[in-house]
Amino acid sequence: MAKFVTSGGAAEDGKKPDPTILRSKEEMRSWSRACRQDGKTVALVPTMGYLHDGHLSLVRCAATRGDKVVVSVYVNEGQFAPGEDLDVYPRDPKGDLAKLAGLCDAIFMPEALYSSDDSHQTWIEAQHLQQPLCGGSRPIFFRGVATVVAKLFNIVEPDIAVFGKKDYQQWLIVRRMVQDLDFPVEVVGMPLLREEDGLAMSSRNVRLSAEDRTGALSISRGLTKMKDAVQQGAKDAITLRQQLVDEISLSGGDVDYVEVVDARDLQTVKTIEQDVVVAVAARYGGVGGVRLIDNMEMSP
Ligand SMILES: Nc1ncnc2c1ncn2[C@@H]1O[C@H](COP(=O)(O)OP(=O)(O)OP(=O)(O)O)[C@@H](O)[C@H]1O
Ligand SMILES: CC(C)(CO)[C@@H](O)C(=O)[O-]
Ligand code: BAL
Repeated sequence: MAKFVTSGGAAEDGKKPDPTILRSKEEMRSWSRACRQDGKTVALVPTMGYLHDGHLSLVRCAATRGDKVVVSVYVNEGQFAPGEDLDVYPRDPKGDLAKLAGLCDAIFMPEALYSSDDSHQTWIEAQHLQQPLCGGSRPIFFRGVATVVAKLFNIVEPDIAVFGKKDYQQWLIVRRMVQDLDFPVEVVGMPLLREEDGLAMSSRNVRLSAEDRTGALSISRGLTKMKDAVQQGAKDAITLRQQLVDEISLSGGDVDYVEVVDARDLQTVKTIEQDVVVAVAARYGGVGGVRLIDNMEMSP
């Protein structure tokens, strides 16, 4: 079994030494267990790679919460239905390694997480939370996410796991899974980070044409207008929602959904009288184009 040196945290300049790169589940588990034996806590940041500053904000948060930070980079085929964008999902493992230098202690970059003989049969489902929003258009997305996150939790055995609230529904589902299945993991949710012009940071943004990228700014523009209106007392979710749909459609976006939902259970609300999340998914570039998601939390 491989042995790993786990002593030493951040250097004086706040940078960590070069991360250990782990390719197999066994190596990953041994590394993590060695950390724990040393009395260190382990914080995990699960990603699909092609890292941007949104991801790095999670890694920096993880470094403040755990003694040792592991970032996993794995494009999980189990959450993509046939016809979705698995084959064109952006990948840049070398660039990811460079971006993570000095920020984490280990990078888990497995070749595969499922058996090669296609025999995987066990899936985790969050019965109600997986139904609305992305559950409507990505039929196996959330069972794939919940299952791969459970696998990562079993392989890494982290004390803490950090997720972004850009994937708000995913974050709720992971929290629910941890609660329902008694995973001994603290789940932390970090705010959505945006580019300077408002576009939600996303690995998929690189696939937008210049024209579509400009059009896609309508999403954050419309969400911000809606938040301002809510702060000024607007409560009629149906009218506000329609205004946002119109703004995105006029910009060339093909709306998958725009929903005003209760922030805790994702049920659609008609009148804004509690904390809500306005969640959006829209496609730019037609069939085979880029499906973007975004959201904004709002309170009356
Ligand atoms: N703009 C962002 N702000 C904060 N967290 C983010 C942001 N984008 C992604 N994350 C978080 O990073 C983690 C890994 O996400 P992932 O690798 O799928 O990146 P992504 O940019 O969301 O990709 P895509 O948008 O193409 O699905 C998730 O917890 C996700 O919520
Ligand atoms: C959580 C996750 C790494 C599972 O594949 C993915 O859905 C993501 O990057 O948000
Ligand atoms: N961040 C979500 C990963 C996906 O779209 O499959």
